Amino acid sequence: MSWLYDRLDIARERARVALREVYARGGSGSRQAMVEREALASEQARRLAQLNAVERGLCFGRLDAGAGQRTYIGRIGLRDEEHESVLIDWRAPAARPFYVATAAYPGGLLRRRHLHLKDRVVVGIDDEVFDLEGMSEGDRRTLVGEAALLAALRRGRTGRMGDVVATIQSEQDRVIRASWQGALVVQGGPGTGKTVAALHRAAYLLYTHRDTLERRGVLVVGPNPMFLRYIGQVLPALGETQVVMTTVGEMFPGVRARAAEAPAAAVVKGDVRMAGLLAEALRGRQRVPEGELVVELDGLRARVPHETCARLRERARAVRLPHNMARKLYVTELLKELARAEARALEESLHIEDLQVEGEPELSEPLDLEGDLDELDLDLASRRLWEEPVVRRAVDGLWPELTPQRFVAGLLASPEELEAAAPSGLEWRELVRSPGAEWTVSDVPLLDEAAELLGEDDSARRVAARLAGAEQAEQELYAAEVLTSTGVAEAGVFDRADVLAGRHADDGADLTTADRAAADRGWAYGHVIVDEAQELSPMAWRMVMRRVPARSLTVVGDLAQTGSAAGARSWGEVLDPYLEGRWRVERLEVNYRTPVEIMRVAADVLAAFAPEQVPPVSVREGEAEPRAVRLAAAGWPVGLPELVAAELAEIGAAAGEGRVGVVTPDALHARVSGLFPGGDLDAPVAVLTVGQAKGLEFDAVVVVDPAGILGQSPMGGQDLYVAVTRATRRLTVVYEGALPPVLSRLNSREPAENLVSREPAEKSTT
Ligand SMILES: Nc1ncnc2c1ncn2[C@@H]1O[C@H](COP(=O)(O)OP(=O)(O)OP(=O)(O)O)[C@@H](O)[C@H]1O
Repeated sequence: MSWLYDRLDIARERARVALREVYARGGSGSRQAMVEREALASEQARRLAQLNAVERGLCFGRLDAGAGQRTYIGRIGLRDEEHESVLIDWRAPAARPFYVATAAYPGGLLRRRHLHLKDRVVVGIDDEVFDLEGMSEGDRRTLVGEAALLAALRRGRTGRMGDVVATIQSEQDRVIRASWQGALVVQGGPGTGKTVAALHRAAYLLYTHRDTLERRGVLVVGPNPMFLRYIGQVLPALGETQVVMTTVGEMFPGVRARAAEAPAAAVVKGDVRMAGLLAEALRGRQRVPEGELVVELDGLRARVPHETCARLRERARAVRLPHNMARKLYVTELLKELARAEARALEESLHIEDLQVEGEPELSEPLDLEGDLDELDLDLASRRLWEEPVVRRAVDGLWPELTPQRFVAGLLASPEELEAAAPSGLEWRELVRSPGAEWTVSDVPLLDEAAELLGEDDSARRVAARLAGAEQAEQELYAAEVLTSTGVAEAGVFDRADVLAGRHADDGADLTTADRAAADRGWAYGHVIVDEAQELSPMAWRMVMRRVPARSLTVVGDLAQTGSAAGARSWGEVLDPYLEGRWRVERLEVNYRTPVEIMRVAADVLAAFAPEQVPPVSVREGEAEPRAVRLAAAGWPVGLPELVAAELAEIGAAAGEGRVGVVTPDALHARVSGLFPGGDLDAPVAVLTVGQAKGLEFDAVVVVDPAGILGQSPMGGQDLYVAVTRATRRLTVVYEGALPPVLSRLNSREPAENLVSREPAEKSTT
């Protein structure tokens, strides 16, 4: 393999030299030249980062066809001095046979070889022979075989997800290379490789549609920050660094929602009718005074009649602009009315006799100060009035300028406003919270919705700026293509290419697409991948869909693992409102993670709580029967550290391999974490709630207090299913009292001597 690494070193050196040359050109010149230089530099820097990221396992496959033809497959493509391809990028069409050839359909291949490298040296080889007859005598002698997939699955876990580029299975390959138009739903049970396939899909799409997706970016939405850390290394290892990863709780710039939400409140906040409630509540903030509007100005009482205020409000609403933008119109009109009212007040305060100057002809006309005001006067008077704090206060009382945070926090703290705005049947009482409460994940879609209603983002400004720019034509062309190719125009979601183009507008070349996109709430991504998508509420979907007007999505999830009471029950229910049938489902049915013995336990749980769902089929046998261990009740969970230490020894953690995951109900998490200080993903032992463990895996899993998990929410059954399917090798369930009947398959053992608390038995509270 050293010759391939030589090519890699040469490519790196070239990229380094090119980057140096770009910078050596200096920073002077026109704006155009600077923009070009930045673009070139960022392209070279990206290339260098990509070349650096593929060091480990650069090449992992070889395809042998007739007449000695050999093709090497690797993480990126490389060429020799003659520009001949020496390594094929795994995403290129020429690499596809590596993933799809089978004994029945070899597609002209004689052999598929998997190569295992360590420090640039081949340390293992697996061969799959498709045509022994076709192979030369010499080649036959070189055959080596152990199924590459099973070897990969047996490896100890590191606490981080790795890529599977060398062993992608053909049903996963279908997912990875599926068309990027419309939405692709990847439905599959635990461990079927949904996440890993989705990440490889991101890399594949960026490779195949680089031009478009580099400008628009790809967004990956995961269930929690822990999960993002877990998968964080996969894309760089595949040579892709230009992807934004986030969670629902972080999708509103400036807010990092972490606080937990009561299930009942999460259901209401996730209900799509919340969009109507917010809109109605905002209308409620556009007020008309009970009687006339009275503003005290230098001893004068300017009075605007109730009907005039009502008329102004209707006119401002009629323009159908977001609240803060319509406010500008409202303020302009109201200030003019106040100017007139001020003139009227002045008129009333003066008596014609007072204005009579001695010796001048007698004034007979009644005063008409208001009638005398022309547009210029009104303008000047408006400006003057706008500087008056009393006027500002009056305007704010009628049509306040609001931030999403202020509006939503105020609304959730006001039972009166909630009641007035809630549609009938919506349990608005669940929403009430104290004014200073922390933001929860379920609040974030509400903030995003509020931002749309308020118009706090700067999309209008960007559209206007772009209209003047030369780039507009190109943007519109792209937008028009998107509109026709996706059918979004017919659906009436975005029917104006210039609006869509405005959403796609670029703001400069000095930041990467990923940087700019991550900071911009109004950014429109080229493709969005949602993992653990079953957890998103309808309101969260509205927020996600705003980020992808072209409706190009990969939706990854398992309806059997829905843990959120506000989550999905069917994909049609989630996607039809946005895609009207332009989505399709691919199913992954083989479980690469959980051995057969553990999956039998999981299947019992699934049958009890979601009998309509079919568990996936495990690909391998395990090394140990899953077990249940009853720990003595007193001081619960005394004995756990010893049990976990024994598990660590079983999986060979002493040799630096393998991880134990301890999964607890929410209520026990703090207490159990205290028993294992410093435990996070990189430590040998991680203590997690079910929500945190979602999507993760460990060599050995210890599920603590299954009854607590079952009872902690209406989706407790699904939570227990998630908990027991995190193990790649060993599963232990520890409980106090009685084992829940749904786990009766597990051999309940009497407490082992070293695990029993010697304290008197009494039931503890968890
Ligand atoms: N083709 C493959 N080759 C090697 N390992 C694989 C392959 N497919 C999946 N795996 C491994 O199987 C495990 C489960 O994959 P992944 O986490 O993507 O599953 P999932 O369907 O997202 O599971 P869950 O629903 O539980 O989150 C991972 O360790 C992954 O690396």
